[in-house]
Amino acid sequence: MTLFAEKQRLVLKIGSALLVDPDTGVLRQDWLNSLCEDIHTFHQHDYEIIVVSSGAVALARHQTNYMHQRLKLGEKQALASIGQVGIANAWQQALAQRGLMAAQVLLTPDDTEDRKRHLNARRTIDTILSLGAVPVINENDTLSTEELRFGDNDRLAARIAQMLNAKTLILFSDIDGLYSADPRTNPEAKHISIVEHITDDIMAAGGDAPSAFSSGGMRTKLQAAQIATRADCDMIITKGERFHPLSALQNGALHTRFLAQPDCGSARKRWIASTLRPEGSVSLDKGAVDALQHGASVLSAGVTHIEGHFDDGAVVALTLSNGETIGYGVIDYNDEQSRAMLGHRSTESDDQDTQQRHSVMIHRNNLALETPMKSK
Ligand SMILES: Nc1ncnc2c1ncn2[C@@H]1O[C@H](COP(=O)(O)OP(=O)(O)O)[C@@H](O)[C@H]1O
Ligand SMILES: N[C@@H](CCC(=O)OP(=O)(O)O)C(=O)O
Repeated sequence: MTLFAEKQRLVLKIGSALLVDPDTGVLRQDWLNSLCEDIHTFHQHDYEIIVVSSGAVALARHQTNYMHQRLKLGEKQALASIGQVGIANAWQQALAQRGLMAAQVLLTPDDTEDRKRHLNARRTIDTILSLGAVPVINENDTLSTEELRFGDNDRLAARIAQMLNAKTLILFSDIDGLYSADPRTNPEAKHISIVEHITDDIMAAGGDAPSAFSSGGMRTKLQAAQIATRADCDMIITKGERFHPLSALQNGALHTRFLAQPDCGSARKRWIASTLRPEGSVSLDKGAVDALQHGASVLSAGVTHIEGHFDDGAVVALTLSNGETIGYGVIDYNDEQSRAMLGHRSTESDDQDTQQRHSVMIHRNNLALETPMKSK
């Protein structure tokens, strides 16, 4: 066990094209059995394994004769509900052959993006792990609408890795890592084995999902890498097609490793920083941006505009006048109260303490700024 430090929490994300043969639409049960043998071996070495498995829609395409059509939302939801039964069944059988229990968990973005629900999901999955079972997680696609869905399991897996303080997230994909460009369209593309920092150039290498069988593509994998590495979790992309893909990786199979960034603040701040769905936005003036760089809170006096409808406690984006996002924060007021506060300064009140409290819209403990924040 050399590639991963011993006894760690690993999140494995399995793409649709691995679990379901893209040509025939049939589930690759033998391959899954081989992966579950690997999972069993790792279990015996005290690793905790969490699986994020795609494949519900891909599997149901074959069952319902929708092999290559573009799906409408309602069809996607219905196919997900049909396919998910087969996916769960396949995992349950393959794990049971090795004496392991499968525990199905279906999540919507609310379960990771709302702090209370996030903590609730964490407790449940922690308990599943403590019972020795393997959580098999997917998006609850049947109940997710276009606006309220992850749409890809790459970012879902990264949010899970962050939620559970995993040390490594492995994306088993149809490609052996990140290249300088999409190798399917650019023969000159070069493999990148280690990414120390996710720069703009690295982000630019991502493209769209290549087939009807996949929904992520490289772009969502890079977004996942941002979330995971900020949560002090390494992320690896490797090809999963071969049998025993986890042992193959352990034995040196080609991959890209994105290195964990250990200094990104508390778990709460990292959760805020990686929000996938801010409920509104707060535009700041230059004075406020300067103050934030020196560790201040967001005061109503420095806010020029509020967008969106949200409750107090929502995560909102912090933006410049040109709309550029410079971070996120948990706001203390709902959108109506926030709008009413714009331009109010603490010195307008006799009771400075009360007014000061009222004028703090987002406390510095609830702020996560881009690191390093570009100087504006
Ligand atoms: N820079 C890149 N490096 C590697 N693959 C890329 C890149 N840009 C786009 N891709 C495409 O992303 C695909 C992987 O995404 P996807 O098929 O959605 O995987 P999965 O089903 O595992 O989620 C690759 O097959 C490749 O065609
Ligand atoms: N949740 C969807 C899969 C979404 C997804 O990310 O697919 P993929 O890009 O193949 O990993 C399903 O189970 O069909």
